[in-house]
Amino acid sequence: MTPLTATGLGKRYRDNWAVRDCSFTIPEGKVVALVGPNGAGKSTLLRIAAGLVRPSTGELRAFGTPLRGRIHPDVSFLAQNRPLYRDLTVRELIRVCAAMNDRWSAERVDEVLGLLGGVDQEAKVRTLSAGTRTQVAIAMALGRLPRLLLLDEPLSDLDPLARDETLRIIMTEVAERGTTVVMSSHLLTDLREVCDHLLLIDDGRVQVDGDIEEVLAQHRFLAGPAADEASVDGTLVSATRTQRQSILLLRDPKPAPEGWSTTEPDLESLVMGYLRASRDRRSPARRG
Ligand SMILES: Nc1ncnc2c1ncn2[C@@H]1O[C@H](COP(=O)(O)OP(=O)(O)OP(=O)(O)O)[C@@H](O)[C@H]1O
Repeated sequence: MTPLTATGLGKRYRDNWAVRDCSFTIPEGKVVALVGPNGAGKSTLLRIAAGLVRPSTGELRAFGTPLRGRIHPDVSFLAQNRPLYRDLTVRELIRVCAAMNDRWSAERVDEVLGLLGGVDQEAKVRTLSAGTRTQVAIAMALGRLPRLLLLDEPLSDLDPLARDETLRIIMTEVAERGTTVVMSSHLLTDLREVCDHLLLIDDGRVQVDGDIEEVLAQHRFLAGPAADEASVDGTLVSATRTQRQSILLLRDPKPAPEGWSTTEPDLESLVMGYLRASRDRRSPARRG
């Protein structure tokens, strides 16, 4: 069954729409990169999916059930601020989480903590490094045996080794249990390693939604003479220009005209192209 389906989804805070008119489907067993500029609405979307925020319009369904501000038993959420009980030891934290959840696997938690090379379970949560705290939080999220795991910026504040270990935990979960993962992050290189689906939002709206390979195949960079831009055919996403040369990111381009070269984007350059377009829309003076 489809882990997440949004139809006309919107969330308004007073007169500001954090998420607006979003429709998308997250396929089962995929690792989804949720990207977009600061304030795009990523956290709001994840919080609606986690059942912590009620939508203002439209609907978001998890495994067929509409989420209306209630936590779905098959969904686990790791919030950006990692709200762990800081004065508990890791062992006490595990006990509290076990008591709070109807479905709980102590074995799964042990397995994940074991992958981390032995977290000291007698240590107070507040004494753990940011990386270990994130990893313990992921272990707690996986203890609920979710079918959908929502991670809000799980890699921020982590050093490269902790990032690598965290990504390995996520990949193992996906490979062994087929869990669907939606992960927001600004770290595009890391996302490329693990994600196979892209959901790019800007200003609360979905800009790109699809299998990463298919999305990349739909786009091309075309580089050529600035004076000859009119001869290029396709949907323009964004452009960087010098006096003589233009580099255009196009969706569904026709074959390049003479004098233009074509390259396929990678995930990083594609997302950068969309982020540039977003910045240009907000401050047109910086365009080009
Ligand atoms: N509880 C709230 N009350 C009022 N406005 C909010 C609230 N939560 C989010 N917003 C606003 O909604 C918009 C989207 O915020 P959100 O945190 O979802 O974006 P984001 O893409 O996660 O950003 P970032 O990458 O900076 O974490 C922003 O304009 C933000 O100020």
